Amino acid sequence: MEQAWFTEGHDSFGLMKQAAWQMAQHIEQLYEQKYLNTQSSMSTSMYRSDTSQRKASIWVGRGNNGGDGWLIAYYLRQAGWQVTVITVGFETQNFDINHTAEVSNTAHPMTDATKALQVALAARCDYQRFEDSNSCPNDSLGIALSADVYIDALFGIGFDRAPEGVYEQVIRRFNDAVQQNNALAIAVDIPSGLVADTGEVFDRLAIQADITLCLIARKFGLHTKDGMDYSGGIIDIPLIPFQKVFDQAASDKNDGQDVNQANVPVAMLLKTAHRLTARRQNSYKGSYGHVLVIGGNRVDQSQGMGGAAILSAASTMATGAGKITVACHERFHGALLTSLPDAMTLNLHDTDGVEALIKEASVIAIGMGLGRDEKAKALFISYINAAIAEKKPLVIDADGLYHLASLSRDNHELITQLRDYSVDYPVRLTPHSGEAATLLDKNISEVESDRLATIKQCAATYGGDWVLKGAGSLVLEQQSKGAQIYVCGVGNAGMATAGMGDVLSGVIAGLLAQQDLTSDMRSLHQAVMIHGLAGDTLVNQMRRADSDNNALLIGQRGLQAQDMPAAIRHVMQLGVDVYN
Ligand SMILES: NC(=O)C1=CN([C@@H]2O[C@H](COP(=O)(O)OP(=O)(O)OC[C@H]3O[C@@H](n4cnc5c(N)ncnc54)[C@H](O)[C@@H]3O)[C@@H](O)[C@H]2O)[C@@H](O)CC1
Ligand SMILES: Nc1ncnc2c1ncn2[C@@H]1O[C@H](COP(=O)(O)OP(=O)(O)O)[C@@H](O)[C@H]1O
Repeated sequence: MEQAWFTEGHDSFGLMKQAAWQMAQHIEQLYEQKYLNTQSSMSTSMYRSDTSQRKASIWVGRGNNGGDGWLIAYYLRQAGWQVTVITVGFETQNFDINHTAEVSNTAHPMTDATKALQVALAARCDYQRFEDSNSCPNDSLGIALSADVYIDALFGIGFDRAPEGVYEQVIRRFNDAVQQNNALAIAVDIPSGLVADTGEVFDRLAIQADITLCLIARKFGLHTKDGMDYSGGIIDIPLIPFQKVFDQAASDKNDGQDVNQANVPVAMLLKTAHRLTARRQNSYKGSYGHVLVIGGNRVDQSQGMGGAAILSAASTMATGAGKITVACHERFHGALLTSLPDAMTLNLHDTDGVEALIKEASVIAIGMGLGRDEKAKALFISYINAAIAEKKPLVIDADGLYHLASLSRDNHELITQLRDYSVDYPVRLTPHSGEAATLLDKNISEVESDRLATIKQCAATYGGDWVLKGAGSLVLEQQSKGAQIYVCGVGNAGMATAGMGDVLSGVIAGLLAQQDLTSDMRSLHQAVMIHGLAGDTLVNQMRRADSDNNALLIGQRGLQAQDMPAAIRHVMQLGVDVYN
C-alpha cells in the first residue's frame, strides 16, 4: 500500500513526517491521560506551557522505524519536551551532518531515516549511543534513561530475526527502564522484537508496550501468536486512504482480474459476530437440522473421553440446532443423558446404526474423544466414507485429525476423496498447532513460527475450510473467488483449558445445521467469533457473590468449557463486539 502510494507521486519522507507528527500528538495525549488524568483534545494540548517538565526517551534503530523515532523527537522537542534519543547501531560519524551530506550523492541518495536524523540533530535534540553505556562503568545512560515516556523506534516491520548482542541488550534495557520509572512504553508501528508477518517473538524477548501506534494498516503479527502479549492497546494511524485500495482490489477480484497481491490484505481482522435472526414462528425442530456428533470413546478399558462428545453436543444445542444424536461409547450414555437429556444416543461401535443415522443427519461432527487406536481409525474411515456417500457436511476435529494425518502418511485414497468432496460440500477442520503439525508432518515450532503459512498448507494438502486454533485463531474459507483468511480478534487465555476445542466444533456443527440462516451466519468465521466472544463474555462477567453483595469479576482463571453453552446463547442474541 505504501509503495502504491509512492507510485501515485506521494513523497516518502513527507509520509514519514506525517506519521511522526500524528504520533507525537498521540504521545502528548497519552501522557496527559496517564499523568494528568485529563482527556483534553490533542490539538489544544500540544503547546501547553508545562511541556518542559515532560521527558521522553526515544530509542531508535538504523531503519525507517528509527527514522520515525528521530522525527518524533523533533516534534516533541518543538512542543517543549525534554527529549533524549538513544541510538543503537550508529557510528559516531553518523551524527556528523556535514559528513553525511558529503557521502550522499545521486548514486547514493540520502535515506529517509538519515534525513530524519538530520532534522532532529539540526533542532538540537540530545542523543546518546547505547553502545557507549556498555563501555562506561558509571553507565552514562543512567540519567538519560529516566523519563515519563519511552518510545520504541528500534525496529518496525523490517525486524526478521532473533536479536543478538547489543540488540538483545537494548530490548532488555528498554523494558527495565520502563519498569523502574513506572513509565509509559509506546511502540512505533509494532513492538521491536515482534515479527510483523508471523507474530513470533524469539525467546520471549521483545519490547513490552503499553500502546502501539500502528501505521498505515494493522500488521498480521499484532493479532496472532505472541502479538497480543506485547503490543498493549493499539491505536491506528492510517495515513493512507486505504479504502480506495481495498475497493479496487475487491472489484478486480470480482471481475476475475489478476489482483495485485500487494493491495490485498493478507487477512481480515474480525471483532464482531452476526446476531442470529429470529426464527419463523411456523417452524418445528426439523426446520433447524439434526447434528450427529461422533466421538466420546473408551479406549483400552481405561481412558475415557466421553466429556469431549458431551461438551460438543451441549454447544451444538446452544446454537439452536433442532436435534442432536451423540454416537459415543455406551459407558457414557448415562452421563450424557444426565447433563443433556435433549440428546439421542447411539453406540459408537454399532457401525450399521451409526451409518443409518448418517443418512438421516444434516451435519456430522466427528473426532472429539474418538480415540487414536486402530479400532477408532477403522470407525473413522467408515463414517467419513458414509458421510461422503450421503453428501453430508462434515466437521472434523481432535482424534479425527489424528487419523487424517495417519491416512495421509499411508497415502490412503480417502485423503484424495475428501479433498475432491470438499470442493462441493462443506468440510471444516479445526486443528490446534499440535494437530496441524501432525497433519503436515512437521514439528510444532515450525508450525508456530508461521501460522499463516501453516493454515494455507493445510488447506492446500487436504482441501476444505480450516481453523488454526490458539491465541488469534486463524480461519481459512475457500470461497468462490479464492481463499479468504480471517484473524479472530477476540477470545482470551482463560479459554486455554481442556474441552474448549470440543465446544468450538459443536458451535460450527450447530450453525451449519440451521439451513434457515444465511451462509454468512453459518460460516466458519462466524462460529469462531461466537466461540471467542462467549469466552470473553464469561471472563468479563460480574457475579454478585460476596457477603456484602458486591459484584465480583469472574476473570480468566478457572474458566471451564462447560460454562460456555450459556454464554454462546447470550452472544448469539447480541451478536456484537461487546468487550473489545
Ligand atoms: N517513508 C517510509 O518509508 C515510511 C516508513 N515507516 C516506518 O518504517 C518502518 C519499516 O522500516 P524498515 O523497512 O527500514 O525496517 P526497520 O526500521 O524495522 O529496520 C530494519 C533493519 O533492521 C535490520 N534488522 C532486522 N532484524 C534485526 C535483528 N534482529 N537484529 C539486528 N538488525 C535487524 C534489518 O536488516 C534492516 O536493516 C515501519 O515499521 C514504519 O515504522 C513509516 O514511517 C511510514 C512511512
Ligand atoms: N490464549 C487464547 N486466546 C484465545 N483463544 C484461545 C486461547 N487458548 C485457547 N483458545 C481457544 O480455545 C480453544 C481450545 O481448543 P483445543 O486446544 O482444541 O482444546 P481441546 O482439545 O481441549 O478441546 C480453541 O478454539 C482456541 O482458539
